[in-house]
Amino acid sequence: MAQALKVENVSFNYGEKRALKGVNFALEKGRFCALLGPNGAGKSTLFSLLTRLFVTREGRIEVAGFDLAKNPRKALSRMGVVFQQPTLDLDMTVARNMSYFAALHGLAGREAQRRIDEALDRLDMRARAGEKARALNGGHRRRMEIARALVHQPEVLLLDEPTVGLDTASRRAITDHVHDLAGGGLTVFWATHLVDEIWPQDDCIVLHRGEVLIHDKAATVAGDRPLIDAFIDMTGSETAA
Ligand SMILES: Nc1ncnc2c1ncn2[C@@H]1O[C@H](COP(=O)(O)OP(=O)(O)OP(=O)(O)O)[C@@H](O)[C@H]1O
Repeated sequence: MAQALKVENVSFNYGEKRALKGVNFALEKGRFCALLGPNGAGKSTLFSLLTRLFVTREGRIEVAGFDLAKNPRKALSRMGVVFQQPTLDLDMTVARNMSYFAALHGLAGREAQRRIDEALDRLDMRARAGEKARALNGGHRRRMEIARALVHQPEVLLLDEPTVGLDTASRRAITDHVHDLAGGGLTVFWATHLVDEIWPQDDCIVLHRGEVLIHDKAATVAGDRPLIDAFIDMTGSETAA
């Protein structure tokens, strides 16, 4: 089975603090994989390494077959990223935010427009193209950011707790939309501490104190009980609801 993302023996320290300890996993192409961990598990640190905000000499990361350290441009061009903190320009329209981002990827003219329309359609956001980002509610802003992360047609979409701060209905809509995106050429890697964002057929990696505890189908991780019970048993977390 082709692998979209490979993380081999990756460790990372903040000074004395060991935030990731020999993390190993590989994501199958076209799957939705949740990275589930309580606060402080190391999810954001791992995302910072995957997106090259941080670098480590301990371990190796491969994106769509490209070594991130040796071939960062190619590896990063195969990746779409939605960070925990919003990164859109509130004074620009949705369309302008999208085309600005497309230009950063060397896309312009009709081809850029075609891809922008297609990405907005995938998130049900085309009707909002002319609105200023500031006029959108939190859920629609997030959907726009997800659409924007798809414009350059990445093979891996990373989302770091993308529903933080959203109300229940928006959270649900985004979770559903992003599950629909996985498949074909797109692998989704979704960091969360909320088990209700994970579906039984998803792949699931449980990260705790910088270590991978288990990587399997969510239904298998859960076993014969709700996933939240399995998660709390594994991590002792009381903040997973
Ligand atoms: N800049 C930093 N300096 C020192 N320690 C840090 C720093 N950033 C994170 N840490 C520590 O590294 C560990 C992993 O943090 P990280 O933010 O990656 O976890 P997380 O799973 O993303 O948590 P959250 O769900 O709260 O975002 C935690 O113990 C955290 O306190």
